[in-house]
Amino acid sequence: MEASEGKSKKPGASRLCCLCNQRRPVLKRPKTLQQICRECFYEVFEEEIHQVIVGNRLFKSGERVAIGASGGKDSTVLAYVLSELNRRHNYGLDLFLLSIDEGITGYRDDSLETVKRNEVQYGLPLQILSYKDLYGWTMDEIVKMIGLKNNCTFCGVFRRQALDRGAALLKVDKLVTGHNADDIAETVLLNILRGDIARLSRCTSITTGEDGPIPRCKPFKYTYEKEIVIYPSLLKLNFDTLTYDIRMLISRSWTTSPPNVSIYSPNAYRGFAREFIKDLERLRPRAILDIIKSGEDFRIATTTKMPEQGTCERCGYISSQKWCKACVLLEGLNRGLPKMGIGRARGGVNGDHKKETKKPPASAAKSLESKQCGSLDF
Ligand SMILES: Nc1ncnc2c1ncn2[C@@H]1O[C@H](COP(=O)(O)OP(=O)(O)OP(=O)(O)O)[C@@H](O)[C@H]1O
Repeated sequence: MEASEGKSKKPGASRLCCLCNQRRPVLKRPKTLQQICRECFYEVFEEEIHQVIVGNRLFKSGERVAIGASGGKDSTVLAYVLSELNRRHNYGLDLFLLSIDEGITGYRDDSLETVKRNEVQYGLPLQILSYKDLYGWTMDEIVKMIGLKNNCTFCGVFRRQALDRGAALLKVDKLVTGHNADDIAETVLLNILRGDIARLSRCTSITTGEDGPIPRCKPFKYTYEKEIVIYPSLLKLNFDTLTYDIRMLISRSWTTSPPNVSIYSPNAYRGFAREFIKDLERLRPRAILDIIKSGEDFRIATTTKMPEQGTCERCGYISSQKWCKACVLLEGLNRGLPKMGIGRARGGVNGDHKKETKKPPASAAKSLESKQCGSLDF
């Protein structure tokens, strides 16, 4: 992933960019701490993503690819970079923007305005699907019923399925998301802290869900969040064409948590992991890549039982239980028993059918129950 390292002429401080040795450096690259110029930053940033795409054979020519577009910095930069690389390297992809409107007033409605501008700026067709249309509930309404505790479980489970449904509607072959290296390192750490081996084993995969309805890819798997924030700021893009949201991000210190965090997410546990990784990164930038590598190199013991994938009897979505998690949560909401799908599901829908269903392995039950705030799965 260190495409730039080989090109380095003079490591350490220099008056000239340590990659081209011609121009004045304008930044210390967060990933390598090299002093480099704007042009070299763009080159290495884009080239590394291109190498990740090519090296992992993420796409085939002619494929239809949906970009999960939340309107935040990661997916906004992903939409731009992917459409640039698609043009430049002739990937032959048909790209689409796919946005899920969770129905969070003052949060998603604002960021969807960014996506609508991207639709015009990048010339990519946009599909928006809302929780209200898909499930009959907005997140505002869900939070009114269940309160702040556990609402991330509803949001994460519904979003995951909504993205799959949107991808099916667009008839795409793949879905890409803007999960970056920091997100992945954080998830590795959280899965270790929670002893969630099933998720640990797949959270570092660059492509997941190949056995499900739509494979998902993460082209930013090795891209640092700080660099995603810097990228649009260095004037290769005309600053006026940048979205307001990215300009706001650039003007903030990137050492603080990113501002695009749901207003309903206290995210305490994930927040600690995030801060811990940021501290490690300050001491040693490679720490992020090393955590990802550790996650990749974990071998799952053959005695660890993995959840068996089947399909939900109610909606047909993939599930390791009789009903998928989204259907269980929805049933709870509609019956006025919102806690039904949270925590241990005794007496819940899958619990009600205990006799008819095969008892899931302990690890499967655990992996369904362990999501508090923020998805530990991609
Ligand atoms: N509402 C949504 N609609 C479409 N895609 C989404 C949505 N929420 C998240 N995603 C996808 O999942 C990725 C990771 O989402 P997460 O909620 O962790 O946000 P993030 O790390 O702040 O990313 P971003 O800056 O793109 O919002 C996003 O980059 C995007 O590709």
